[in-house]
Amino acid sequence: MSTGKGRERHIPSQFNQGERFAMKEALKGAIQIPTVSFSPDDINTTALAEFGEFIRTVFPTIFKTRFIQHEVIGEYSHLFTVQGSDPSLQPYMLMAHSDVVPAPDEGWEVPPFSGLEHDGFIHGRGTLDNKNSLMAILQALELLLIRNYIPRRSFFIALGHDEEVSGQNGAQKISALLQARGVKLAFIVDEGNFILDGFIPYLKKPFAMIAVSEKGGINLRLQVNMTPGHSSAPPKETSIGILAAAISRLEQTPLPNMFGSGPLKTTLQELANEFPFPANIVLRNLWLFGPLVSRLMERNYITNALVRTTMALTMFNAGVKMNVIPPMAQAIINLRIHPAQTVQEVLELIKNIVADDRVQFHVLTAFDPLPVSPSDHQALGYQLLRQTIQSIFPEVNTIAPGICIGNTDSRHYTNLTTSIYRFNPVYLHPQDFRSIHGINEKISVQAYETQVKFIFEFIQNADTYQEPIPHLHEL
Ligand SMILES: CCCCCCCC/C=C\CCCCCCCC(=O)N[C@@H](Cc1ccccc1)C(=O)O
Ligand SMILES: [Zn+2]
Ligand SMILES: [Zn+2]
Repeated sequence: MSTGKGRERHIPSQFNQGERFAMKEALKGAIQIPTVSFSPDDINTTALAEFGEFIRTVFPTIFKTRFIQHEVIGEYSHLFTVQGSDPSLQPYMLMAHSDVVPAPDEGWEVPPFSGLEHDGFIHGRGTLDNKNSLMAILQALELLLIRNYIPRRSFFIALGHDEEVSGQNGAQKISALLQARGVKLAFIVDEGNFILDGFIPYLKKPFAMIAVSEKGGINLRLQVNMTPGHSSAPPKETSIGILAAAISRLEQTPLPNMFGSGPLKTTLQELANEFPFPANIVLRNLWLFGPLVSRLMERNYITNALVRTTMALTMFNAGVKMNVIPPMAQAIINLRIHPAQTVQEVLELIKNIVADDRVQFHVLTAFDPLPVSPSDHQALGYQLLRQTIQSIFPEVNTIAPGICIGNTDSRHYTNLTTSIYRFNPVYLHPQDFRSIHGINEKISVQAYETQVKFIFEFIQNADTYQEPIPHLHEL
């Protein structure tokens, strides 16, 4: 509660049995609503509308608090404006999204929209990406309000409904609305990186990676048109063969390793002390061992994604009948652009590798990598995340800036702030990483409670944070 003198009563992040039961039941309820996005034109509007009703029921205090304004944007996204008691403090924004990628039943241990609790885990699509964050943000705020907490610093909660298919009707519209209102944000916290455990050989301890940038992206259609004909007298080359050869050349020719440019070097330097000898010496001396480390990173498909622009062939279509030479073959390639490259540079590289004029290129969507957000001592959002990680996860020794290899709705908000941080306060192991957009996505009840605690503390820390006093030579 605000005392009006700039000093706040700190409310401990302790929840009683009833609250703990209610918070896990609320997450289960959220998972059971199949808010699936298939494409920008094919989203489950019935489920999204139901989800809007659901959050009203589960978090009644938020919706009746006089200093909180709730707006529905783009029909299914939600924007909450929490008016703080001190207008001199610049507001910030917490983000999450309510839509999920499709999850056919095959391969799942329990049905993906059951929200079943089993062995201490809540199972289902969205438990890590990203209903956990959405529910934890609202849950933490609800619990603070129940304890009569009045925030000092204003903040927004932006909950997109189409993140998995571009964010054009959710995040983009919220961003435009806030811009029209003249809002400037101190920082944003969105989904993205995690507390990573077991991703790097020889690194036995978990570390928190706060993404200060995210990769760019291109969806590229490759197309070959040839004259159709009778399959009994085939030409030497067909559209399918030409396209397949082009794709194969691309798969065999990885784009350049960009190790050394971008935030990754800082990530590794900050991690150096966590490694045993001699890896610690290697990482402390990247000026010498950079080439070795860069080659080691290429060997694993996740760390490889940190050092270069990746290409994934995601769709391939050709042929109309079994005995007809196909007139056309098409493929879609999904590229994720390293922060040190641009869309134009990557397109040039791709065209040079394909080196066949019969292959046409159509850029379907493209955006450059996101700017790098500050992570220095003056960077409020970064330092607040650091402070809260240290208090909620005291066992985590290293907190390092990094990049997010996936894309998030936060990329639509660069007009409002230069400080965007992508971080989920949740442990992630390699098998959990595979479950995101894969099968058997789940979160432990304890991890979810900790996520609520984290946000509960974070909101309070944002109200009491004291900026470090600059050193004399900085004045
Ligand atoms: C030395 C350090 C090793 C680090 C290992 C890195 C481990 C990576 C850990 C977590 C990454 C998870 C990425 C989660 C991103 C989730 C966002 C998402 O799913 N986005 C989609 C949707 C989308 C959005 C905007 C445009 C296109 C697609 C996506 O990226 O496909
Ligand atoms: Zn997501
Ligand atoms: Zn996702």
